Amino acid sequence: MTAQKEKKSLIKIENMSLEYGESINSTLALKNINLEINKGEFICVLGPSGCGKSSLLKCIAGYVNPSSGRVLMQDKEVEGPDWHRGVVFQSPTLYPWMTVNQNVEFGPKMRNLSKNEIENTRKYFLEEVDLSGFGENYTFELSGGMKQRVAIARVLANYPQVVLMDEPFGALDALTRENMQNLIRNIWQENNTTIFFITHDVDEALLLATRVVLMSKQPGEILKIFELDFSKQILTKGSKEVIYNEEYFEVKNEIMELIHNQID
Ligand SMILES: Nc1ncnc2c1ncn2[C@@H]1O[C@H](COP(=O)(O)OP(=O)(O)OP(=O)(O)O)[C@@H](O)[C@H]1O
Repeated sequence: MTAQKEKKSLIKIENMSLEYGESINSTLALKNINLEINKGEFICVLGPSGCGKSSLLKCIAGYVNPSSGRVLMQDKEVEGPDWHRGVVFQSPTLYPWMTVNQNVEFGPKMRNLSKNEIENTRKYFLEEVDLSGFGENYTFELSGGMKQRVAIARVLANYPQVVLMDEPFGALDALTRENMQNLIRNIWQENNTTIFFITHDVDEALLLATRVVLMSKQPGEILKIFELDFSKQILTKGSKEVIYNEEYFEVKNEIMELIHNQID
């Protein structure tokens, strides 16, 4: 029998629904969502536009309260945002009046870490995102991909329990996007991070996720969950061998068909 790595539950979403607005003007965005996020997982969420992916992320982050059901983090109900759940958006949210170093140090400083800890954390994560030489630059001096790397380093510098990413590479060109995918996969692997990642791109989901959560059209429900290991295979074999493979095509086609059925 193969030894199974014990799953440690980090976040539990129980019977959660979300309705925006009231009475005739209301929109039911999410319906009866049940999902568990385990430590060390890389979850990617796919689904047609408007199905509630961002709403789901906002509920987990604590930006929005569910209308019914609840989100628990380590058995404690999520009642608002906090740094245990770091969020990376499509447009990097950085302080333009601060240098790269200052942006990454901001969280650790707010948490009153020692000068040494702040410096070590900043150095480590800037190295992780390949920006060690850019610490003294202001963020407006950086390209879109570099800004997003600073945003990732800034979130990671808080050592959040989970990183919530809402289409973080959606605005980047294809090559930068591929580099960023490799970067986030390596960071996930090296730091045993837990990642919840929203994307429109089926390949991106397949190349990163340990589980893909596929959502239905609005009101968003979970249609199907796929357990995958392409991401881990890439770490040993490289992406070409994984992508040009029958198993990969089969899963991709199944997901594409399910999404198209939702749109038709
Ligand atoms: N603040 C809000 N107030 C009212 N309705 C909202 C609000 N935010 C989202 N919605 C609605 O909730 C539904 C789900 O939106 P959401 O942005 O979560 O979907 P999504 O799957 O992330 O969309 P996309 O893939 O296009 O980014 C949509 O019908 C949207 O119009």
